[in-house]
Amino acid sequence: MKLGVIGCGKMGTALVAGAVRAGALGADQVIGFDPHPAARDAFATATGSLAAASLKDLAGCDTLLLCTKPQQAAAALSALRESATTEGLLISVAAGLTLEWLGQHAPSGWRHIRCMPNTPALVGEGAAGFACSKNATEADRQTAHDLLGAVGSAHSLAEPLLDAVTGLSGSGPAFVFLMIEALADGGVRSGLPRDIALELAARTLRGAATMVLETGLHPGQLKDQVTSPAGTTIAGIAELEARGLRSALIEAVTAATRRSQELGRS
Ligand SMILES: NC(=O)C1=CN([C@@H]2O[C@H](COP(=O)(O)OP(=O)(O)OC[C@H]3O[C@@H](n4cnc5c(N)ncnc54)[C@H](O)[C@@H]3O)[C@@H](O)[C@H]2O)C=CC1
Ligand SMILES: O=C(O)[C@@H]1CCC=N1
Repeated sequence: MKLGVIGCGKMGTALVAGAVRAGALGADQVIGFDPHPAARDAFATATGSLAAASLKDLAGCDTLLLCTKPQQAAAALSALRESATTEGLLISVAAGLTLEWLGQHAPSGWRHIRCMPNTPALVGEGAAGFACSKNATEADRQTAHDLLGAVGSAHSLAEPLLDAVTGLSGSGPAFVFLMIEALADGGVRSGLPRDIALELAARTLRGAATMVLETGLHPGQLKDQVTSPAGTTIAGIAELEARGLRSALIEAVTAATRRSQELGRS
């Protein structure tokens, strides 16, 4: 495979750097294109791959990864229509943009995959979903599965579910970063030095998440194991319930899902 990356920003860089680090892609199999020199330099440094100043330099690629913002994708694909001669596979990470939209804007004859990765792909802890166009082949589906699976988990899904993946695991790292920051603030308020509070908060999130994934126990059971009668944990949980933490998280994922649906219509 020769992979061309259109848009060398945060997500394109995280995905390629993670896949190169995992050994799923050779750095020499990838070439990025971005109009901004700073983005090209950061991509080249993080991935070890070439980053070009012209879309024409991606002409030899059989697979393209569209990593612009959704609002920038129409212009990027219009330029691709003018420069692409051969047919290939276009994998888009753009939130909301549907397979139908990709079919209308990409060069004709191309196969499409809509996917939703997340930035933890950079450290091999990604979580992603993807859906394939009708003309995509089994080999295309495998390509997406291998690329995304090299940097975390990858689920082949019915396309309408990708908006929910966007709301949960696509946007979710930001929700969790907010929680880590707030937990650390709580620790600082209770007297801990900032650096120690931040490390304790991040490790607590990671440790709890690993227990859910590795024990197979329901999160409620794991919560009960921490919660002593008349102890400290139940005092904290009562505050979280009173302040609506569960409801806030449910509404956050629902709002992000709705926004992904809106981006697909605009
Ligand atoms: N940041 C995240 O956590 C996630 C982002 N995504 C999706 O990834 C896509 C990119 O998001 P980010 O990386 O956060 O944005 P970003 O702004 O960091 O990267 C976008 C890059 O595209 C470049 N660009 C703009 N127009 C272009 C064109 N015509 N041709 C080539 N490059 C062009 C920009 O210069 C920029 O470097 C979005 O569609 C977003 O929905 C998906 C999952 C997670
Ligand atoms: O905020 C956004 O629109 C992108 C998509 C998922 C994560 N970041």
